[in-house]
Amino acid sequence: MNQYCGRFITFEGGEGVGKSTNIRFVAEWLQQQGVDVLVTREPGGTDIAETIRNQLLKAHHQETMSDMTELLLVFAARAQHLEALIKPALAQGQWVLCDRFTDSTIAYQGFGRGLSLELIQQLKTLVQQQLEPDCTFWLDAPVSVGMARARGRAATAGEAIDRFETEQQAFFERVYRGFAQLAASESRFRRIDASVSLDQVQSALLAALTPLLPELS
Ligand SMILES: Nc1ncnc2c1ncn2[C@@H]1O[C@H](COP(=O)(O)OP(=O)(O)OP(=O)(O)O)[C@@H](O)[C@H]1O
Ligand SMILES: Cc1cn([C@H]2C[C@H](O)[C@@H](COP(=O)(O)O)O2)c(=O)[nH]c1=O
Repeated sequence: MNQYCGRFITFEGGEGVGKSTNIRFVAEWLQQQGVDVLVTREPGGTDIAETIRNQLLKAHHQETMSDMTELLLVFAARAQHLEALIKPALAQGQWVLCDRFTDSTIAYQGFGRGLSLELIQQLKTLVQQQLEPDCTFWLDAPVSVGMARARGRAATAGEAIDRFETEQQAFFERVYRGFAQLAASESRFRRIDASVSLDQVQSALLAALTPLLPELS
């Protein structure tokens, strides 16, 4: 458990697997159990971190964003998010539900871009110190399923595709392997099959969360 009164739960996975949809569902369910919940996301979550997010996701810049710039921007946004929002909320006893966190950096910048996992670990220690999520739900669906859902959502909402979504399938397959490796090595990970219907995913989430409640409380 972390050193604060609140609990820190993260939702991870590839593009379009259902993180935002299910984080809202879990937040509502926890609120019904009387838990004070804060929902946030990475990169982003605060004014400064959202400004960095806009630069990271913007599809067209005048120059190419280097992989190292991308990595450092992700951690700059995280440093601000932790200090300005996450730690104060945990200290007040809120449960923080975060859509992506450092596991996404390991998967995208480490496995996807091929940046040093050792360097990512050093930056993680610098920015997070001892703070780790208490529990991480990995929404696991094949890359093709997530991409089809993301495209469907974008078409319905009239959203433009972002800089990451312009990557090739091979990039997202490497990202997938990153999450799979993390799930195999980190005991805080709970794998949820996200390829099935939304009702089935949400039943699986509650089944995984309910036994954790006394442990997390
Ligand atoms: N289990 C499911 N079955 C079918 N459709 C789903 C399922 N889960 C989510 N969706 C739909 O897929 C789309 C993507 O879901 P959502 O935006 O929650 O994914 P996300 O992981 O947050 O995406 P991104 O990584 O792009 O932010 C939405 O239109 C959502 O309604
Ligand atoms: C935290 C984090 C995120 N990313 C990437 C992953 C996604 O493509 C975007 C965020 O948008 P989404 O709406 O959550 O899909 O950012 C990353 O590359 N590294 C990170 O650490």
